[in-house]
Amino acid sequence: MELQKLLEGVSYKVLQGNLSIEVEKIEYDSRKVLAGDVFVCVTGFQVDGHKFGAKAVENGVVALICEHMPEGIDGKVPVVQVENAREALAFMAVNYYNRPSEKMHVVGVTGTNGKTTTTYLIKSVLDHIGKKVGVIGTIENRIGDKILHTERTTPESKELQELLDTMVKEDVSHVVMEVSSHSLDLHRVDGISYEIGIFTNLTQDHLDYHKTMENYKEAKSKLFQRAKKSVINMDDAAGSFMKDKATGQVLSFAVDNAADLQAKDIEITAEGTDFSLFWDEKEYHVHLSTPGRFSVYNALGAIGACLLLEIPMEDIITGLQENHGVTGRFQAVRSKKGYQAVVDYAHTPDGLDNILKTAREFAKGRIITIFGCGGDRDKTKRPIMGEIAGNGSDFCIITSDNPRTEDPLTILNEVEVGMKKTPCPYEKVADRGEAILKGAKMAKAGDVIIIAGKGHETYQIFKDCTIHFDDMEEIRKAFGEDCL
Ligand SMILES: CC(=O)N[C@H]1[C@@H](OP(=O)(O)OP(=O)(O)OC[C@H]2O[C@@H](n3ccc(=O)[nH]c3=O)[C@H](O)[C@@H]2O)O[C@H](CO)[C@@H](O)[C@@H]1O[C@H](C)C(=O)N[C@@H](C)C(=O)N[C@H](CCC(=O)O)C(=O)O
Ligand SMILES: Nc1ncnc2c1ncn2[C@@H]1O[C@H](COP(=O)(O)OP(=O)(O)OP(=O)(O)O)[C@@H](O)[C@H]1O
Ligand SMILES: N[C@H](CCC[C@H](N)C(=O)O)C(=O)O
Ligand SMILES: [Mg+2]
Repeated sequence: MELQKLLEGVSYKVLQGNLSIEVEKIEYDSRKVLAGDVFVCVTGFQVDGHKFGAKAVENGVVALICEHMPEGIDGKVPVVQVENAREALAFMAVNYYNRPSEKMHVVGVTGTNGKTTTTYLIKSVLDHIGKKVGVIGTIENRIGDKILHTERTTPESKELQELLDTMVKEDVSHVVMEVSSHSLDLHRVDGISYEIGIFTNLTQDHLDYHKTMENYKEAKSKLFQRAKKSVINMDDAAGSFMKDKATGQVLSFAVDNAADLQAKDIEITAEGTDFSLFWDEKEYHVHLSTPGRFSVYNALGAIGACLLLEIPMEDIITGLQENHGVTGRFQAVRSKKGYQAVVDYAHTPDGLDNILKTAREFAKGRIITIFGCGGDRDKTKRPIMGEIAGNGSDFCIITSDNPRTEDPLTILNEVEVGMKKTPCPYEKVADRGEAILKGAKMAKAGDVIIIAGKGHETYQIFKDCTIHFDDMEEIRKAFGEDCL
């Protein structure tokens, strides 16, 4: 594509050279450049991509996009200056792939918790009415039945546009994607045409990145400034803020407050949730296979989006019932001895609180909670989660999540600070496998063992290595022959 065409819609200044040249493709990592590419120099948190400009030119790139002139490039290739390289990268990728999001119905879901779950609920409804669906999110990316591995909840703009383009080529009609706050702040989703944006909730997480809840809230709100239509949770404290930011039509949902879409008479069992749904002066009955009040909120967001996609309510309700849960979200494992474990991805204070309250609604015996907190992530949530776990459980085992570059024991001790404020008895067992075995050994009939934080993850990340680790495998192993 011609460089000038690639830059359509981007504000820029030419520092040197002529833009009437052909470029093969866009690259923002100097380690991956090939001859003929245009290299975008991104100012990173770890390193400054401008440092690699000269190396990229040596390796054959034909032009550079930068925020300031990199060293050693004088007179060599055309250099274009932009204010924000990540933003330019996104719009260049949109141009390169010929605006794929405009060729499909794209639904974006943002919020601290419930994004993955909501996307899969919508997928179930779309599957039910026979649509070919694309999914982009934490667990995996999907093109119809094809599963693609992913490392990030919301990919970098270039990979994202490439994926959307593949979806167009493979006849996907609807895309449901998680839109993380990082992606909104770092321009990964710039230029995507969202038909619908959904707001699930806003509670503490990612303060390592956003620093304040105010910044975190602002980042999330960008989705509603762009989406043509928005579906907003009015029971959340930030709901009105998101509604005010929304520039298009808003469909609101709630349980406690007045809203367009309302749930009442919620009944929770170990097997699922039932509720009455009120919409357009009519009442419907909805059954979900996941227990918990929070599941009702995820369903309401999904129902709202499906209504805006003009899917009849009867199909929506049947489609939701066809969803039998999401990997690593409230996944139950039962023992013949009358106790059960629940593997869940709760990794935020609010997520953990919800899951423990849900378990309390149906547990006949004790709640034994096994959990930890990830390294290199928001440290301030550690004692808060310790306190929540202590208050919601009868016994806790504090263990490792993904320690990443941190010392596992230091993380355990930081969680313990909150746990100590509660009367809950607990132990610290750094090895997650041992912790799960210990929890299983102490369970008696009626008890519920909550294994929180890693859900679908099949790995554990340490300073020097990443190992295979799967909570579901571990608990099945721990239950042994008694596992149902
Ligand atoms: C905080 C954050 O999001 N960081 C992202 C950011 O990294 P960075 O700024 O530190 O990158 P850097 O290493 O300094 O490099 C700067 C630039 O130099 C380039 N480079 C670097 C080295 C080199 O030799 N040559 C070279 O060209 C890099 O390709 C990059 O373009 O830009 C990188 C390139 O796009 C991302 O990979 C990286 O995601 C990191 C790995 C990450 O872990 N992100 C997490 C926190 C994240 O995004 N999480 C959310 C989940 C939220 C949720 O689910 O709740 C997500 O959407 O996944
Ligand atoms: N609506 C909700 N409100 C509060 N907690 C929820 C809600 N939905 C799910 N949870 C809890 O949060 C966990 C993660 O859910 P889910 O994966 O759907 O969220 P997510 O927003 O995609 O998370 P991530 O930011 O890691 O991608 C669940 O396992 C559950 O414990
Ligand atoms: N998307 C979240 C997931 C956290 C999951 C938890 N297992 C951890 O590793 O901290 C994050 O990257 O902060
Ligand atoms: Mg997710």
